[in-house]
Amino acid sequence: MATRLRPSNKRCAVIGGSGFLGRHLVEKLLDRSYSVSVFDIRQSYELPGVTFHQGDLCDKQALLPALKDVSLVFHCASPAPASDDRGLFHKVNIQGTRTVIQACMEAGVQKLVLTSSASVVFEGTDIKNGREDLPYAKKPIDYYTETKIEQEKLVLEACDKEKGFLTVAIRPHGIFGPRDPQLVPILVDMARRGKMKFIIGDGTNLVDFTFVENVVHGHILAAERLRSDSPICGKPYHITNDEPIRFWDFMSEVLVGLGYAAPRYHLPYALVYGLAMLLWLLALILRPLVAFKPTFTPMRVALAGTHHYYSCERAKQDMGYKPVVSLKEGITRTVESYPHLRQGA
Ligand SMILES: NC(=O)c1ccc[n+]([C@@H]2O[C@H](COP(=O)([O-])OP(=O)(O)OC[C@H]3O[C@@H](n4cnc5c(N)ncnc54)[C@H](O)[C@@H]3O)[C@@H](O)[C@H]2O)c1
Ligand SMILES: CC(C)=CCC[C@@H](C)[C@H]1CC[C@H]2C3=C(CC[C@]12C)[C@@]1(C)CC[C@H](O)[C@@H](C(=O)O)[C@@H]1CC3
Repeated sequence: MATRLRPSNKRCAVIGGSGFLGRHLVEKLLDRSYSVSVFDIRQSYELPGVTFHQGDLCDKQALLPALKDVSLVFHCASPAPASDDRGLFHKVNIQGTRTVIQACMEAGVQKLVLTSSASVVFEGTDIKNGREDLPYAKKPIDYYTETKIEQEKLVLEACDKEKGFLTVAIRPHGIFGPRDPQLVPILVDMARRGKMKFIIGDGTNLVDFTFVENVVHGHILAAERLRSDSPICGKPYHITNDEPIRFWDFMSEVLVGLGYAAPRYHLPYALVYGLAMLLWLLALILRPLVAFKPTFTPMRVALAGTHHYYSCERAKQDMGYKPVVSLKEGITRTVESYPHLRQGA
């Protein structure tokens, strides 16, 4: 029996849909009666009603079948920030995003929602209640951020009402939640290796951590409000929990929740950042001989030791955004979702 086609505005594709954010987004879209196709370089799950297309987003011929009869595309694919692979970041986040835009236009896609990052304006100095009109980082701390800046520019510049191709960029910050592959697992690995005894700096720096369901909510709000008469066309939007928290309090809550000790002793921020820079340089010089990845990268130290939280006022104003899960509930649900990461597990 022919599958009943949903109205075109309910047919979407999620590029990067096998990932942490992507899968949560796919699940919520299905709940909201979208028909969903996933395009990803790997298939990490099966879901009734989801059509999987496996391929590299840098390959337009591989991408096009996933965009057939689709009016809305979410682009939330990126190499993992921890890969620190400059060439891969450029290939996927810059060249690959050009390919995504071309493929969307060829396939007649009407809306493209990009998952950008609040870190596109972060240069390692304090940002308190930062608004979207802050300038892009002139000296991004890492290659990942460098390419996320270019990626966001490409997508927002591609917004063209005359051609009926509308784009918007969502800037989450510090996404956490069940199935997160990089925040909690890396934190626990560091704790298990005895590297979480120290607080970097005085421990008072406030930051945003955003529960994944709030990020999904922000993406779908943007997609459903993206119309030619909407103020959001071609603009970036911060999506956070709107509850800045001390970075080290968040770390401690997660660690203690999983049965590990909270960091106790303070180390001067400048000392740790200087050591991280030296280690990064050493790793770069020795790369042809030996591959090692310092745990405390300059970006991680900067994130751990400075204020970086962002205003969601524009998203509240233009999209009616407000978080659907509180930080406290998000932390509880996240800790409960990782029994295998508990101390002694
Ligand atoms: N996790 C965070 O804290 C955070 C915060 C802000 C923004 N973001 C952004 O959110 C998006 C999703 O991040 P995530 O945490 O879910 O990461 P993730 O690594 O879990 O998911 C990324 C997905 O992209 C896919 N992918 C990578 N390269 C690809 C390619 N060449 N072709 C096709 N698919 C490819 C991966 O297979 C993976 O499934 C990314 O764009 C990231 O920059 C993440
Ligand atoms: C230094 C320390 C105590 C590390 C343990 C936790 C970190 C692994 C973790 C804390 C903040 C996280 C973070 C990201 C990656 C993992 C952390 C460094 C991002 C850099 C991932 C990519 C996003 O685009 C960034 C964003 O702007 O949201 C994240 C910022 C926070």
